[in-house]
Amino acid sequence: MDGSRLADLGGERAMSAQVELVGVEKWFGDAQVIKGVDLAVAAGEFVVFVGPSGCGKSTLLRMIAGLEETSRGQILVEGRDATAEPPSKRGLAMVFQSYALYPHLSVRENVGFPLKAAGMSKDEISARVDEAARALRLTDYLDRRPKDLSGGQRQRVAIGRSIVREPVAFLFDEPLSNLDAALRVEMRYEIAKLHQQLGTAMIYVTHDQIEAMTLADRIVVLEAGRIAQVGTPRELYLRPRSLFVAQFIGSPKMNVFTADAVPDLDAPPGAATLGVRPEDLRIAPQGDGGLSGSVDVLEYLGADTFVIVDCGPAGRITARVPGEAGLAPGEAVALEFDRSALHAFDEKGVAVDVPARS
Ligand SMILES: Nc1ncnc2c1ncn2[C@@H]1O[C@H](COP(=O)(O)OP(=O)(O)OP(=O)(O)O)[C@@H](O)[C@H]1O
Repeated sequence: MDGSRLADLGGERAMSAQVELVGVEKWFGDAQVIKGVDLAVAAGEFVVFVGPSGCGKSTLLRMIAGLEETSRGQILVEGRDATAEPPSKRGLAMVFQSYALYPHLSVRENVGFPLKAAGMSKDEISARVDEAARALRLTDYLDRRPKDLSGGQRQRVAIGRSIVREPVAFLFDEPLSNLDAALRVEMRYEIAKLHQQLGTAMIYVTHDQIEAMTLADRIVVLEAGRIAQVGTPRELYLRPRSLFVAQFIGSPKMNVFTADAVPDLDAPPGAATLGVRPEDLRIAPQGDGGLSGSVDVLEYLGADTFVIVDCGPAGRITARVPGEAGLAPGEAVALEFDRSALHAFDEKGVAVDVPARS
């Protein structure tokens, strides 16, 4: 899906929205954890919620699912006010990080369970289960019990159980966080393929930068119960609107330093903090001006190396350089970058434009 076209819908009520949040708030007693969220998820769109621990990602997803009551505002599903509907009436399918499979049932029975519970005919159940199994490459495992499956296969069974209900949208709450690193990569691919095949809207909560960047049509960055920024991964990476988003999106994090720490950088008017991403820095012999310091630590990763440089008043700055850096701790270096790579933020952390040097 063309992310920029979706972004153009902005805050407008898109008629094709599968799920829409209007002024949604959540209070737990006196504590307000969701502070007025507006968001329209379009048909077929993959939206990922990210944000620091405790910012309200899971609560917001559970409110959409109907597992948490909405204190104020509305949740619309296909244009219908679903705010007061129980989870089973919303037509949404939630996939949890724990698989919640029935151990005594086969894969076929597990996947078909919600359809049986809904009173569907055996033939129809069988057809839908076979179709879901094909999409998830589970056909050869239909007669096994969950205990005889790998973690990734169990996760696929859990997803299969959601697919057969043909939901309006899938809701995923950190579905891969129980899996080891290699399996996460494999399942990330599976979920991306599934989204391509089904074209169903997906709302996905994760801590994982790579999952967010690779899966999302749009990323929603939450900060203390509010949306800090919504945009395509590219927009958030290249044009973060705040220091918070700039430092949250990207790994290793964007380097930031106070504008007065490097006087000859010619900071834009109103800039209190400057930022440069690690891959935008080049290492040069120490000369005059720019960021200079001494190599503190080298982190060799194979394809590239993170060079952590102690830059005095500008603090510790990380540069990401291809291959081996060919440097040693203690070496004096300068860090160069193009002015177009510079980000700037005012005292409140709001992004300000960086004009080209005159
Ligand atoms: N049932 C509850 N009663 C009271 N407070 C709650 C309840 N559930 C969540 N909270 C609080 O609401 C806030 C948001 O929690 P939530 O689990 O949505 O955050 P999160 O962004 O998903 O965090 P994490 O990334 O750690 O899972 C937290 O401060 C949490 O302590």
